[in-house]
Amino acid sequence: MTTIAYAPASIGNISLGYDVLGAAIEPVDGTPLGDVVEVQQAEAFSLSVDGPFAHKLPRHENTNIVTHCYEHFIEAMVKYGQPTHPVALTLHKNLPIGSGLGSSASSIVAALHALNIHFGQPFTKNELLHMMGEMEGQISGSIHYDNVAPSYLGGITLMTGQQAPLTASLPAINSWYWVVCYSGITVSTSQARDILPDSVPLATGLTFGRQLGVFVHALHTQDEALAAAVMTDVIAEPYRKSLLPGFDEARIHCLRAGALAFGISGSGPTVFAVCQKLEEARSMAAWLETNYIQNDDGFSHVCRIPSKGVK
Ligand SMILES: Nc1ncnc2c1ncn2[C@@H]1O[C@H](COP(=O)(O)OP(=O)(O)OP(=O)(O)O)[C@@H](O)[C@H]1O
Ligand SMILES: N[C@@H](CCO)C(=O)O
Repeated sequence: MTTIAYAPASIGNISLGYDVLGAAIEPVDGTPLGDVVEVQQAEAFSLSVDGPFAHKLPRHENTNIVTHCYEHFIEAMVKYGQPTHPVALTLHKNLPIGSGLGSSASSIVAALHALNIHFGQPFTKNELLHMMGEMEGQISGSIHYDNVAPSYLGGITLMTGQQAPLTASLPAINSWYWVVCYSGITVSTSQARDILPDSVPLATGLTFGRQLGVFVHALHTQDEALAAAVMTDVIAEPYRKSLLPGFDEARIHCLRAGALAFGISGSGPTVFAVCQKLEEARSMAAWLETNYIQNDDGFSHVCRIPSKGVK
């Protein structure tokens, strides 16, 4: 029997919640925007990789995070005295690497979820999320859950900083459209983290805390204007936008064209714009496709936030 898992792309940070806030995304036209992992019982472990971005991954299976997920999962099974067997894994790599769409997170979530189902669900959601965070930390240099959590659980997730529950789900504003545009260049998450300062001025910390608190309140009261008003990035964007050709022009255009908010998705280069109307979102996606994309790998999509994550 084959177990197949699809894990959606995600927007880390959502501008105002560096490392603590993330949202799953799903194109409105039904295009799959997420990685898929298949698991089958086998005589020996193997990993095969295909899909539009497979060629961008290191060749050897030992360097793929999906292999590390398998090793980590089996170690945990052995630790808890659970029976194991080798598996054949297939990764369909649909998300570009270093895109800001939570590409490694999507592979990690699809792999660990599929393995958990295949082995009869030995781990709880919270236990699996811990594993997902550790795997993400191996790649980006420090543990952050703002891509793995929404990709796994769906919706908008806030990291609690507690062991359990690791995350809290926030109500989304369901009428919003989220335009995402990947420019086609690669930005390494660990490098985009390294360029940030070790500390921020007190005033910046106060703005960060106020915005995050107000945003959570606005989502709970469904106050769209208030939620959008605090979606600005005082932590990462001032440093990271220099890595993103055309970022300022794209922001100016989208805000003039009616976007409620505009920012960097995760560590970039993908940008996102929040719109109230589908037609507005479609024309913004078309403008970004013409003006923000740098090469043939780029794309844009009009998305919603799905209430469910991995499936
Ligand atoms: N299955 C995988 N998916 C994505 N990256 C992988 C995978 N396996 C190994 N890697 C490696 O992990 C690194 C991922 O880099 P990085 O964290 O910058 O990208 P990302 O996870 O795609 O970022 P983002 O969250 O911005 O989409 C690359 O060096 C890539 O080769
Ligand atoms: N919170 C992470 C997301 C990476 O996609 C960062 O901004 O580095």
